[in-house]
Amino acid sequence: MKAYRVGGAVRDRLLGLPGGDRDWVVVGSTPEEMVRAGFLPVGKDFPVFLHPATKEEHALARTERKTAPGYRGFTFHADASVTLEDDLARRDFTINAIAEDDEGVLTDPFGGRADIEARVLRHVSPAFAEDPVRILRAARFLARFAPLGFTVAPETLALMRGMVAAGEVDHLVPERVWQELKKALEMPRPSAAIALLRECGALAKLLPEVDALYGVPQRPEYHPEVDTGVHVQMVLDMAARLAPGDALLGFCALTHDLGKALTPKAELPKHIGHEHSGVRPLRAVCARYKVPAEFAAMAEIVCREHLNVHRLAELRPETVHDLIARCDGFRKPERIPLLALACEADKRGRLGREEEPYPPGALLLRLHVAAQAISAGHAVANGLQGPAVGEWLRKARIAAIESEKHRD
Ligand SMILES: Nc1ccn([C@@H]2O[C@H](COP(=O)(O)OP(=O)(O)OP(=O)(O)O)[C@@H](O)[C@H]2O)c(=O)n1
Ligand SMILES: [Mg+2]
Repeated sequence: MKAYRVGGAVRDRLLGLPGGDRDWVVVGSTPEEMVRAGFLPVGKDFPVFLHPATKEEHALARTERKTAPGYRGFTFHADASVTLEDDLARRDFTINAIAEDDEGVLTDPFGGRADIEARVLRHVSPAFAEDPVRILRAARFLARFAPLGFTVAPETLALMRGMVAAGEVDHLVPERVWQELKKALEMPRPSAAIALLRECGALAKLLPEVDALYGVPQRPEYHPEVDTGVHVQMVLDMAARLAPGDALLGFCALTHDLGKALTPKAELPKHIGHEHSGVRPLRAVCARYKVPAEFAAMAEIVCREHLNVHRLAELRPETVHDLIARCDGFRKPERIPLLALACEADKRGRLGREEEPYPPGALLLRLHVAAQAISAGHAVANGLQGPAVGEWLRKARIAAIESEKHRD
C-alpha cells in the first residue's frame, strides 16, 4: 500500500496558502488490510478510514459509478487494482487532482499545476457531471479563489449549464445545498459564487428569490449600481470584508432585499415596503434549506429593520428602544452588533460608496450599550414587582437612550 496527499492540502501548498485539513488517498490496499493496519472505518458507504495516530482521512483509491440521478445515486468501486491515476480522474477540478507522495513527488496527470499557474478552475473529465454537488463546489471555490485571480474555464461553465439544463440540480438534497452555500458565504468573495450559480442557471432553480433580483432597478441617487442583483453581490462582498468568515452576516446580506423582486412594475425604481414584502420569500428560502433558527431569525431582523437603522439618528428614543426590543436585543445582545454590520454592508455595498463611513452603526451600538446597562435588578432594587418591572425598565432604558443620544 502507498499513501499520497491529495486535494486541498496539495492545492493550497502550491498556491502558497496555509494548509487546512489533509486528505490522503491509499493505493493498492483493501478495507480489510486498512483495518488490520489499525485504520478506523468511517461511514459504511465510503471506503474512507481515519489514520490510527493522526486521525487524518485516508480514502482507498476508487472509481465512482452513477446509478441514479442526484447525489444519492452512487456506487463506489474500490479495490487494490484501482490506480492513483484512476482515482485522480474521478475528481472534480484539475487543481484538486494532484497527488503528492512522501518524498514530495507530484503526480499531476490533468495539468493541475498549469491551471494553478493560470488561475483556472477546470473540470477533470466529463465524469464531473455525475455529481451535481460539484456545481456548488465550483461556486464555493470561486468565492474563495477569485481574489487570487481565478476564473472558471469556459468548457467547465458549459458543462455546468448542461447539468442544470438536464435537471441535475433538482435532485440535490437541501442539507447539501445549505452546507455548500454556507461555506461559500464564509469565503472572501461570496459574490463570485452567486454570480457563477446565476451564469450556469443553478441560481434560478436553487434560490429563485435571489435570481429574481437581477434586472430589477433601484433609484440611482441611492444606488448608483442600479441593478438590485448587483447591489446584493456588492453587499455580500462588503459583509465578507467587514467580518471575514461570518456566514451568518453573509446570509443576512444575501437575503436583506428579497422584497425588491416583488415591487409592482409601476412603482419601480422605488421599493416602498420592500422590508415587509421581503419576509415571505426569506421564510421560503429558510424552510427550503432548513436554515438554522438563528440564521433565519437574524436575516428576518435585517430584512425588516435595515431602513430603520439607516435613519437611526432621526428616530425618537422610544422608537430606538422598540427596535432593539423587536430584535430581542436585550436578551440576545450579540444580535445588535450583527445588525449594525449588516446595515453597514448594505449602505457601503453600493457603487462608489464603498469607503463611506456609516455613523448609524456606531450610534446603534452606543445606544444599545446604554440601554442594556439598565437591568431588571435596578427595578427590583427600587421595590417594584410584577408588570411594573417591565414598565419601569422600558422607561428607564428609553431615558438612557435619550441621554446617550445627547451626550455629544
Ligand atoms: N464532490 C467532490 C468532493 C470532493 N472531491 C475531491 O476530494 C478532495 C477533498 O475534498 P474536500 O476536502 O471537500 O475539498 P478540498 O479540495 O480538500 O478543499 P478544502 O480546502 O475546502 O477542504 C477534493 O480536492 C477533490 O479532489 C471531488 O472530486 N468531488
Ligand atoms: Mg479537504
